[in-house]
Amino acid sequence: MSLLTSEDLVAAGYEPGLQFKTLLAKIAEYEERGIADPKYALKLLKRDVAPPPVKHVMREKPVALAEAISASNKEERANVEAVRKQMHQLLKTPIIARGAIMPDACPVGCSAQAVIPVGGAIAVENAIIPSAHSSDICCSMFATFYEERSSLGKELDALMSSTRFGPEHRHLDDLVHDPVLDEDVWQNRFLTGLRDRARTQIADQGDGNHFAFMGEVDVDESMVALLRLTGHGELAACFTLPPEGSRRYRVLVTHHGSRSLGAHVYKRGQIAAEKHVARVTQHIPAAAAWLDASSDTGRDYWHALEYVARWTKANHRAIHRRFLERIGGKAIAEVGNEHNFVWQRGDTYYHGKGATPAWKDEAGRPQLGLIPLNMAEPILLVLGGDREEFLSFAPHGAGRNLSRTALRRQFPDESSRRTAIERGTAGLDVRWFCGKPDLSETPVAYKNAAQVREQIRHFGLAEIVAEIRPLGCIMAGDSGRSWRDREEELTPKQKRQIQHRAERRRMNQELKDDW
Ligand SMILES: Nc1nc2c(ncn2[C@@H]2O[C@H](COP(=O)(O)O)[C@@H](O)[C@H]2O)c(=O)[nH]1
Ligand SMILES: [Mn+2]
Repeated sequence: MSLLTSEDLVAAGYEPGLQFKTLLAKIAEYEERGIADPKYALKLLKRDVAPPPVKHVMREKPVALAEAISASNKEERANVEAVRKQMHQLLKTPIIARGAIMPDACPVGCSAQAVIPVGGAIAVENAIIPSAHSSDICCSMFATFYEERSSLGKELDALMSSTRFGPEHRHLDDLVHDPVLDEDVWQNRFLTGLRDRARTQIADQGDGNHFAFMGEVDVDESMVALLRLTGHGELAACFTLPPEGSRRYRVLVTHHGSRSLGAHVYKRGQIAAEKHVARVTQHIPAAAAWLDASSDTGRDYWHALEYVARWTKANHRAIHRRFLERIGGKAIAEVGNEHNFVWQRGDTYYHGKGATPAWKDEAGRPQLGLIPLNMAEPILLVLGGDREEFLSFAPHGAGRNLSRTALRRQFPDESSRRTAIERGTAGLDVRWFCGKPDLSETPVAYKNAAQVREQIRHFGLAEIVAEIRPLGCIMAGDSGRSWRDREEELTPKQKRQIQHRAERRRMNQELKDDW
């Protein structure tokens, strides 16, 4: 019998494979030297041939989760319980330091392990988890304050022609150029080949709950004073008020992400992350796969993310610029923030999937953010509360308590749906770009706005500076059936078949990619 068996070697951390040949030669050498004690032989072996580094595995227990959310009925309790369960799975990932959930948290509707829920945030040490910023990288808010130029109806007409909603991209005869497309970034492995996608989707907003909201705000001396007091003197100076009075401004607020540019960057990032964890870990769920931020691949991914952020902001600005040109208006002030993203602070990468950054910026100022609630509620302009225990995030909206399918079940027939839509949009000029209204994007689909606001106050997540009251908005609406709806309507067998095909495509893609 051999001094050490292959089972002993595996138990000692050596991996079966080519290295075993070297190990067996060493063991034979020890035997020739008369060594008969297996323990001693193993000690010598570890000295002579170092075993590969220990592979990371998921932790037994999750790290701390801070919950800035409360539930007041059965539905909400079930919602929080599902969110908590998803976060606990994710928080077992070895590189995650802490997690938090916001008042708008809602579970994601898929059964995969360790998927971050909407309204979830995590602090990650020196690594980026693509899945934790989601495929809609840089989904963000952007507001322009301007002086009213025309009736609401006419301004909304102008807005309709300044942007576009729906799947795909702008018509190729009607593209909008922006200098962000001319940046020298297209050699980055995560961006290469994507310029055409970026080019055809400038001034384009996509579908789902992306929107162009038109509202109004009364800016008064106390708001201006608060902005000055918190270091936002530059923004305060944009507003000129009559003596001891307030001035009303119109505000255009857009909400969208990085369209197919971001979706492709995410897909590539996810493949690279899964490859990385396959090398250095065991049994890490795909949704928790990460890139080492200090590796070449990690740095390239980070640079790609930063570009996607610039592209998305340019996209918002292009829509606002085109709108102001059409109405002959001028931007008085601008504010914006991402809510699906990764932010670096020191060596820690803060990931938010539906979370508004609410920490102090480099100048020590609480950051400004925009929190929408639903199309009939004001959009909140807030100053970050910098609550460290909640990773210094605030919510990014009201969030859903019910999935789209569950909502449809509550309004099963055409007439109850129509009534709910009419009630939810009464007094507002709401335009559905693709033609048909979409119940799942009206106020009834979202959590109670007053309760979300109360939780923002209760947990000290942000301070409200101003409320941008709703006048009207444009959304994609129902363009037939979206991929999300289709997915929800599939049978388990169809879902398995699709998953299987996707997996095969992913494997083929992986074989082609040479990261
Ligand atoms: N002001 C409006 N707010 C809306 C509308 N539709 C949705 N929402 C809110 O936005 C957030 C953002 O959701 P996200 O996860 O897609 O980023 C959502 O939670 C709602 O509270 C609208 O038409 N107008
Ligand atoms: Mn969003």
